[in-house]
Amino acid sequence: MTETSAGPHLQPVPAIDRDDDAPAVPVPVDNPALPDPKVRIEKRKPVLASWLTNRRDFAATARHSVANAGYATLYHGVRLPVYAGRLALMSPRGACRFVATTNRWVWDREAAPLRSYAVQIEDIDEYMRLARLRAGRVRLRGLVTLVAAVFGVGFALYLYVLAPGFLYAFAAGGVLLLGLGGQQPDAPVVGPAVLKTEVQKLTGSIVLRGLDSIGNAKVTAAIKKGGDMNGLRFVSEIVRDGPGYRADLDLPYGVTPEDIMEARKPLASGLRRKTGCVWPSPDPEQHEGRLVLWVGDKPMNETSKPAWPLAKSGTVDLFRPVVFGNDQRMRDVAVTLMFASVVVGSIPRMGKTFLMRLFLLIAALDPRSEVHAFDFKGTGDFGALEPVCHRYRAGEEDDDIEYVLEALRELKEELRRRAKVIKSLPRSRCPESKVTPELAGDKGLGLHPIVVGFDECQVAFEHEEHGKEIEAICTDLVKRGPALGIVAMFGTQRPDAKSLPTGISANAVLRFCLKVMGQPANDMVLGTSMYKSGYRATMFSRSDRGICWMAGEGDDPRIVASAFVDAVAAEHIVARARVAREEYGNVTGHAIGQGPEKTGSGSDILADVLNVIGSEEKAVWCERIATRLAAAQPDTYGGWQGENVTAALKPWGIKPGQVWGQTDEGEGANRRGIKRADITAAITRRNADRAAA
Ligand SMILES: Nc1ncnc2c1ncn2[C@@H]1O[C@H](COP(=O)(O)OP(=O)(O)OP(=O)(O)O)[C@@H](O)[C@H]1O
Repeated sequence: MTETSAGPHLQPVPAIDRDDDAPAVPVPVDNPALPDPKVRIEKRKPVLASWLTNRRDFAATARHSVANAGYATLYHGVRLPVYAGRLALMSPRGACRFVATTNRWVWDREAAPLRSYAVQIEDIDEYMRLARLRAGRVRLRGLVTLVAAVFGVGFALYLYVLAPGFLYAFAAGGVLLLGLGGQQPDAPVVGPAVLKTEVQKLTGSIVLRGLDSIGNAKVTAAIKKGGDMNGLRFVSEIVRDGPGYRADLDLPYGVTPEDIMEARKPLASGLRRKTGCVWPSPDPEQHEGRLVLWVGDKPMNETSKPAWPLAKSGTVDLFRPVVFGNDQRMRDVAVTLMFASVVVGSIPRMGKTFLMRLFLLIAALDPRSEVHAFDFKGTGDFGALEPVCHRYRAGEEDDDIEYVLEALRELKEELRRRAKVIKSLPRSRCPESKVTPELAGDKGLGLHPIVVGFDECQVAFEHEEHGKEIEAICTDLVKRGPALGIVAMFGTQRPDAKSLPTGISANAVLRFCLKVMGQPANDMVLGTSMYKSGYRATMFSRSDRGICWMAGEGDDPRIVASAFVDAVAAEHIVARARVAREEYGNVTGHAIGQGPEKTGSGSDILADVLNVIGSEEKAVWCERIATRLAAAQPDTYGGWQGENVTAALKPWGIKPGQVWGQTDEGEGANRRGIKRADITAAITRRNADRAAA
């Protein structure tokens, strides 16, 4: 760089713009006449401390103080007899100290060193002055002591004669006071009920120390440089923000908040805090180099969460954001379930099922919605939701999977119906070709929200017979469902490609990742490259239950501690939801004892297939059977492909084989097909079994 002493900075023309042989001609870079952007950002400091203006913070502070006071009263209350005994034991020492102190005071012993000093330096005048002073003091103090003793004894005699009870009370008080005076300074009788460990205040130098310790060369160089620090600077003073401190700073040029987020542990070590207290994040309203460092007083999992706002009252509009948890600063975090598909992943026992159940409870609190809850773990975690579920199943046996399959076939049909309804609506009613709150509220259209939750979804996807069909329908739900008012949610404790098929993991909108063990699981749930960008659910500890990274709501992923709602609380919420649904007229399906209707794979599939295979045909391609079935019974088999036929016949032991036939164009071809004889044999077997039963 070439620089003139007085003028603007001059830089050589970049090589790309000039002839390589020509000498570098400096051109001015900084134009003194370049106008200022005239944008000044002002930030007013709050008039009152935030805990005084925020009702929740005020209540929390008041609750904390009252709770501490109550605890101290109880703690000392039960110890009063012990205190009294120990003070009584110490009272002789207290009495000796009292006599010794009074004696020193009466004889003005505290001025003795001054008098000795005057003698040492042979200052006669000073000594005489001090001696006179002492004589006056001794007279006065002796008199006070004598009067106090006489009055004290007289008062004691008076009480002894007239009210001996009071005398004993005064005597006891006196003994306790003497006991207090007789305590050893390092072993007081009455200790504190609440031990307070001071959390260090966050200061600029501590923040710089923390940043220096993360091992980022640019940050370290900037801090070493001091002064301008290559752009590293605090942009406002460190303030209290909720239960912690907030520091806003610009990082050195080229360093991003993600670089700091990646190094939370060393940063926490440098700040001398637990990792759960340290939360660096970008500021979405500022440039890419702005870091907001929030340092909590306590780790997130030790901070008590506010109660879920919907736990006691309220209903939900699924089209609007609904609070489901809190961030590190215990501010509410909301989620909008409508128009989304949801994936929840974690290792076992981290709170995945609780989170899924929370979302289903949110859905249940919207009286218009239809709730489907499928729990393949089979422990009945969604059992509390039964009174509001349109479809519900817990278990992983074949009949459970078949129930879910039937329910999914219904949903597939529902998707098709909804698409047709939306297509038929005028643009003025349906401008974006998707369900709107107004359309969802129109009972005649049947476009109400449908929320379907699958816990441990890998069980269904891996089912030998029906896995493929379930996966195909679920993928369709994830892709087309959101626009048509259907929200599908998948929870798994094994987030890999088998448990979460790509069609689902790639198309999910909302992603919640509780603790996972490695990068693949992290990125499978949160999305590609999230781990590299610093959004790592591996950093959660085993005690961070219910805490997750949430991606898909807002620009950047954020950390949320989901509200804790156990099974008992869930039952109360469901009872409320049921009442709201009864009023709205939306208690259907499982809630009134009805299950899904049997479709293709039920008892008629064999007869239906036989009906579409002519008696002269030995075998027919699967795709042809599907087309004929769809034409004969569009309501039941509409949209079927060859593989649906294969899957539906598999439970009857019928496998497709290679069948020679002619295409519609008259060309010969070898394709997968079903033999007519296999169908008739299966029907015979079935009828025999039924007769035997
Ligand atoms: N939001 C929460 N806050 C605090 N603790 C929670 C929260 N959610 C769940 N927990 C605790 O975590 C435990 C495990 O929760 P949950 O059963 O949902 O885990 P999971 O991940 O579904 O486990 P698994 O994979 O074994 O089914 C619960 O017993 C509960 O005590």
